[in-house]
Formats: sequence, C-alpha cells, structure tokens
Amino acid sequence: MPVKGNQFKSNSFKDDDQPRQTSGKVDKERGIKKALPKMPRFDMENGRAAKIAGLFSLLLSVYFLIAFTSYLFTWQEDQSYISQTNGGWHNLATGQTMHEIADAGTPVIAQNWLGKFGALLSNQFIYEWFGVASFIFIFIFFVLGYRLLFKVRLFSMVKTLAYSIFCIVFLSTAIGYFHAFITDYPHFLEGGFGYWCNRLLDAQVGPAGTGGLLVFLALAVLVIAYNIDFKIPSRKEKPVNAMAVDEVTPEPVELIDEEDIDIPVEWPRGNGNRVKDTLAAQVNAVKPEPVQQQPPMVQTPTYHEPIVLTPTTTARHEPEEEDEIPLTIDVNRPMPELAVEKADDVKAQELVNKFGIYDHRLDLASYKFPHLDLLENHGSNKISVNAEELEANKNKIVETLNHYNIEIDKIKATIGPTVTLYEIIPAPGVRISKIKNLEDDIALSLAALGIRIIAPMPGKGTIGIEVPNSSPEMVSMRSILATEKFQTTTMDLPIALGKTISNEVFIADLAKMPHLLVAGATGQGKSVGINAILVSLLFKKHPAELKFVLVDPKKVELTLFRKIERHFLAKLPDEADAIITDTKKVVNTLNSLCIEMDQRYDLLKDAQVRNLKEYNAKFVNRKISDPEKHRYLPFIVLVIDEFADLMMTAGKEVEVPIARIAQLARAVGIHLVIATQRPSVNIITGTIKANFPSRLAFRVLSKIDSRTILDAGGADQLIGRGDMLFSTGSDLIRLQCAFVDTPEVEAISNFIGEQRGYPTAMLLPEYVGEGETSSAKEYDPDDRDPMFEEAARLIVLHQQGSTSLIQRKMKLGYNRAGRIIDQLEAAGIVGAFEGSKARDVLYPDEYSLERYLETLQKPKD
Ligand SMILES: Nc1ncnc2c1ncn2[C@@H]1O[C@H](COP(=O)(O)OP(=O)(O)OP(=O)(O)O)[C@@H](O)[C@H]1O
Repeated sequence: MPVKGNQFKSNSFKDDDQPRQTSGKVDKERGIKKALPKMPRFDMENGRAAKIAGLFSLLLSVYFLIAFTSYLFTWQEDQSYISQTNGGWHNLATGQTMHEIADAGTPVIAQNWLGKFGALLSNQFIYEWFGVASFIFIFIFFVLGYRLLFKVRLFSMVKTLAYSIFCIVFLSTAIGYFHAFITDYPHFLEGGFGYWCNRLLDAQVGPAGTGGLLVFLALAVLVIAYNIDFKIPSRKEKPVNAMAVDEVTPEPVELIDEEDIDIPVEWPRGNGNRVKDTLAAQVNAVKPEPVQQQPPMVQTPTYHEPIVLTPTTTARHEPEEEDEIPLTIDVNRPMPELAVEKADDVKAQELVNKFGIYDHRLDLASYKFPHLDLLENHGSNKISVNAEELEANKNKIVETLNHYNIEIDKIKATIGPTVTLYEIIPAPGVRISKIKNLEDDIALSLAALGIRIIAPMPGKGTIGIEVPNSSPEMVSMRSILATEKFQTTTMDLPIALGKTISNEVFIADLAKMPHLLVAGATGQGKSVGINAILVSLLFKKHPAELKFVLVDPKKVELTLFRKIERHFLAKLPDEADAIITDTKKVVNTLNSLCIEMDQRYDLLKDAQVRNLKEYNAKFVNRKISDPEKHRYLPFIVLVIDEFADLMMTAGKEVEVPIARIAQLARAVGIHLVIATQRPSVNIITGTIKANFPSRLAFRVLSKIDSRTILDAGGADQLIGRGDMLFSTGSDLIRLQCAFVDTPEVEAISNFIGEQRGYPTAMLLPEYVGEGETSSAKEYDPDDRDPMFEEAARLIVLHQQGSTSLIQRKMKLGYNRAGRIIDQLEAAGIVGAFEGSKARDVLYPDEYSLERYLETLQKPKD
C-alpha cells in the first residue's frame, strides 16, 4: 500500500526529551505519573471516585427498593421489633443477631428481607419520615448512580432533585391529609413528616385550607413543569362555539371527522354532531400521528380517526350563525406517485434482499487498479529555491518599483515548483494600473521570462508578481497520485492536474467542469497534460465505470492506449481500430455519441431521474421498474488531441455535434477534453467556447492566442514545460502540470491490457452518415446473418420488431442487430421502419414463421 501523505496527526511530541512512546497505555501511565505530585490517586479527574460513588448510589437504590418493598409487607413485625428494642439503632452496633434478641426474651424479631438494618432504615424513612413517598429516594439514587457510573444523563440532576423533593413533601402531606379523615394516628403511609405537617396545617388553616393549598401546589407545579392550559371549564359552558373556536389558546385547533375531509373542507359552522366528538377529538389532537396518517384517510372514507387542521391565522374566530363566511381549506392530497414510488421501493427492496445490489463491476470483478510503482519519480520533489535567489529577486522588484516612485509597504514570497509568487502591498495612494504597466520593466530588471503580474490578487488585497525559479522543479505524476488528497477523493472523475504556485496538489473534477478545452503551442506540454488526465482517471475508475473515446488525428499521441481497448475504450461498431484517426470516422463517432446521449436521456427520463449518478444509483439498487430496458451507464470521456486539424478538414460537420454534446451531455455523463495547438478564433469558435467554461492554457505564442483561450492575457507569459493556467470561468490558477512520461503510460496500459477485459470495446450506437444509407432491398438472401432465423423467432415470439430487442436478447452489437432487422424486413418478416415506433411483425405465430422459414431455406438446398 502506498503511504498516504503525512501519517502523524500532530508534532506536539517533537520537543519532548523522552523517547516517543507509541502505546496508548504507556501514555496514560505517563499522564498519571505527571499528575502524582499534585493529586492523590482517587481524584475526581481520573473518575475513580465518581465511579465508586455511582456504584454506591446504584447499590443504595437497589438496597432501598428491597428494604422498602419488604417493609410494606413486614412493617408490623419490624415496628414491634424496633419499639421493643427501644428504637433499634443501638442494637445495630452490638452485633447481636435477631435470633439472639429473640432468645433474650424479645418476643418479636425483625422480618425485613434485609434484616435488622433493612428494618431500621425502612422504619426510619417510611414510618418516621416521609411514608411511601420515601420510594422516591430510590429514584434519586438511581438517576445519580447511573449518571456517575455510566456517564449517561437520564434526567437533569437539578430538576430530578427539585421535583423529587417536592413530590416527597407533597405526597407525604397529601396522603397525611386524606388519611386524617380515616384515623387520627400516624401511619406508615404518610410517615411522621406527613402526619405532623398535616396536623400543623390543620391547626392553622383548617382541613379546607389545607386541601386548597395542596390543590394549588399541585397545579402550580404542573404549570411550572408543563405549562398546562386551563380551558376545559369554558368548553363545557359553551359546547357549540367552543368546538369551532378556542377561547383561550391563541392558535385554535379544529378537529373534523373523516366525512368532512372531502376536499376542499368547509370551516365548521358548529353543528351538533361534531360536539359529540369534541372530547374524543381533543384527546387525539395531542397526538400528531393521525395527521401523518392522512393518506389512508383520504383514500379510504371508512377511516374513523379525526383530522386536525390548523388555520394559519392566530386571530380569534367568533363564528356568527348568520353572516359567517365559509372558509375553504385546501388540504394537500398525497401525490399518487408517492404511493407508486413506495410500492416500487418495496419491490426494489425485495429484489435487493433476493439478489443483492447490482454489481456493475462483477464482469471484471478481479480487475486490479494500476499501482503507483508503475510510475516513476521525476525530480527530487523538493523546492530548490535558495534564500539568495529570493533575496535578489525581492531587491530587484523593490528597486524597479522605486525607480518609478512606487513605494512598497510589505513583500512576501510563496515558492512554487516552477515560479515564486511575490506578493506586495503598495503604500497607500499607489495606483494599481501603474504597477501593472511595469510588467515588462520588472521582467527586464529580473532578466527573466514568464513574469506575470496579477493586480490585484483576487480576494487578497495584494499585488502578485510571479517570477520563474532559476531551476524549476518537475512535478512527477507519482508524487501527486500518492497524496492522500487524490487517494481519498470522492470526485466522480478526478483529474490530478499538478501543483499550484503554493505547492499544493491540485485535483479537479471533470464531471463538474463539465468539459475541458486545452490549448498550447507545440512542445509546451499539452500531450503530457492529456496523458496526466487519462492516467489519473485510469487510477481511479473501474472499466465498468468509464469509457474513453479517443480521437488522435496526429496518429501517434494516443496510440499507447490501444492496449486498454477492451477495458476502457468505446468505438463505433465494426470499427477495427478503437483510436480514431480518420476525420470522416470522427464525424460518425461524434454523431454516434449524440445518439448515445439521446438514448441516455431517454433512459433517464424513463427512470425519472435527473442525472447519471442518480440513474446508476437507482439501477444498482434495483429501483428501476423495467430493468430489461436499462443498463448501468459508464461515464464517457471524449478526448480529441488535435482539434485544429479536425476543424480544418471537417469544419461544421464536427462543430455541430461537438457543440450539441457540450451543451447537453453533462447530465448523462459524457464529457469532452479537446486539445489544440492553434487556439485561433476559427478553431475555437464562439459556439465551442461558450460551452467550455473550463480551459487549460499551456504556453501560447501571442497575447491574442491567450485571449482566445482564456479571455485574458497571461498564457503568453508562461515558461513552458508544463507551466499552465487553469481557468474555470471566474478563477485563473497557475499550475505546474504533473509530468508523466511515455514509458510510464505504456506500463500502465500494459498493466491494464494484460488483465482480463470485456470481449470488445464498448460499442457506440451505429450512425449512418448521409450517402451511406442502407436499404433493406440491398440484402442478398444468400448473405443472411447466421443468426437470422433465431432473430426471426425471437421477434415473432415477442411480437416486437425492434433492433434493441435483438441486441439485448441475443447479445449482439447495435450494428449487427440493425443489419439483421434490415434482413428481416427484406424477407418480409417485419414491416418498414417507422421512426420511434417498433416495426410491425408480419407473422402472428411461430408456426406460420417456421413454415415460411422452410420455404426460405429451399432455394438454398
Ligand atoms: N509537466 C511537465 N513537466 C516537465 N516537463 C514537461 C512537462 N510537460 C512537458 N514537458 C516537457 O516538454 C516536452 C514537450 O511536451 P509535449 O510533448 O507534451 O508537448 P506538446 O505540447 O504536446 O507538443 P506537440 O503539440 O508538438 O505534441 C516534453 O518532452 C517534456 O520534456
């Protein structure tokens, strides 16, 4: 496995005198050792004390639970034991067992399940203090223990304590209050606290006052906790109106039976029938579920759940019987497609459960991606600009500017692989255009080619001067592809272009561009750039996911990729060579790509998706209803190495399909990379330019060429050898192209080519150009395809005269299937071509077909 960048997360251990220890355990121990002088071992930070406290608290809650529960059953014995031992607690320390106490003449022993201590504790809490409300202590200890031990916050600790204490006091007093009506003696139900508290209140405010106080306290706490509404009495007084409009709540909620859901719904006028349901409906109003269950309600009128409608207005509605204006509320009906989609989803899920998701890589499951060892390390990949060079350049820049009375506040250098960027902040009041005009003077004083002034630097508030390094560094493809950035990229079509001026790896997504125009004078690195693009895609994509259509009028540049024909190339059917060099064939290929594009759009439309990614995702998850008609769609990248040559020879014939593909093909995953030596306006026409927002300029010979390709100067000032400007429409970035040599490309092609591939290159739809139209009549009956009869049977069986049926079922190329259908037409088995409709099948059943086929065979015999 290649090393993916710097593996160290931080260098914070650098200054540590001690040798670096790798084990986490050792590190932890070190941390403890360091803490030793300051803290004892059981400090809260280490969490030990908290854990022990948590454990204890949980144990306590369990202990209390058992003891208290037991006390409910054994309180009489326990109390007798305690009273006979004079309070009981002092016995605990004596070590006397209960049996010893019994033997000593005590007639009753403690029966609590937790013995003496359980009896004493329960008696204390329940009888002496808070009665059955003491059970709440169990809850407190449990919440506390759980929090401390597992660090899980079940409830807020403050709230738990506050509400629990209130409940203990309130319950104990309330039980005492009610119990006082039955008996005047203290009882374990309310405990000593409840009993005495109640007696105290009784003496002060009387039983009625105590009752009122208790009710008030209960309601007050409910308001604090839940902000409850007090609206029930008013609804009872005016049942008819209360149903229609809420008196108290600012947002009235209206409830209607399912008969009223016959959309549009009328705002209720207060008929008596609904009043009956008001209370029941109100209960339902609290639950949001009935609203979400609207679809079945709307579809099935027998559904008996009420629907909740919330009017948008917050104003009070006081319906008046006479002049009430009916309000119509439009409830959104569920979209019928949703139901269909749901059904499809279920079906898809069943298919996925049965067959698993569709694996488009399965045909070449053993395919191995090229590895980094196929690439070489060019150069040292280190920046070799020395301090003297930087200082000298800085001085020259400052001097030159000073000559023209331009003061500088600050200057900063960023060293890149081929150029160094000097960013200057001019003194206030200096006009930027003045510096920009000095480009040639600065170049002269630095005695260097390729100086570019960027004034102002976008988004930086500085002026940039790019000065070529005296010894530029080569950026090897290997160093780029080995980076974590490339290895972990999630781009659809990542292309590693090289490094930026600040030495950062630059990777762009061709799928987003969506097409790339490459221009540059001869010998400036264009072919290397195209190889870099192809190689980066080959490193990232499986043959099932990507196909190239390679056009190489120069006949030599792309030949290296011939070996990957059966893996990565696409070609016209019956074409011998996958790499197209003939202009005529280029025209056919481009038109064929247009057909492929149209077919892909049809597939996307049929699958109801918007782009290739969604389509493939749907296909893979078996969510497409008619999988027979569909297929996994790989990206197609069309690369034209010398576009000028094509334009010279074919002109409009290539321009029109290219413009069409460029305009439309993005969504269906067809992307173009077009390179040219001569970026003149008659080659890169307005139509083409408009559809290629992403452009890559190597060094060109004139400013005009630079303007043609980039709509800006700068490409003429590059230094060549892979120095380039990348424009995405808004940004202009200077890059050093990654270098990949021919032997490396060859090694990669061999590596892929030697692996098992598909039987052929991907076949594009056949395009028959003007003057090449074939006619069914031309077919010689003796020259029928060997699969003619099989195809005839297939067509008659399916009663569908379509080329794609033959193609799919018999696994033939489009071209051959097309030929067979023409032969079937000539033989009178299918009717004539009718545009988008399938041809008529002229034989209704297989029997009549067989008889006809026999007659066809006779002359042969
Ligand atoms: N990224 C690069 N880093 C270093 N050197 C490069 C780089 N790209 C190209 N070169 C040098 O420039 C030479 C010419 O490059 P290349 O063949 O790509 O030019 P070209 O623009 O395709 O020329 P032509 O149009 O004539 O084919 C290469 O042989 C190589 O020495």
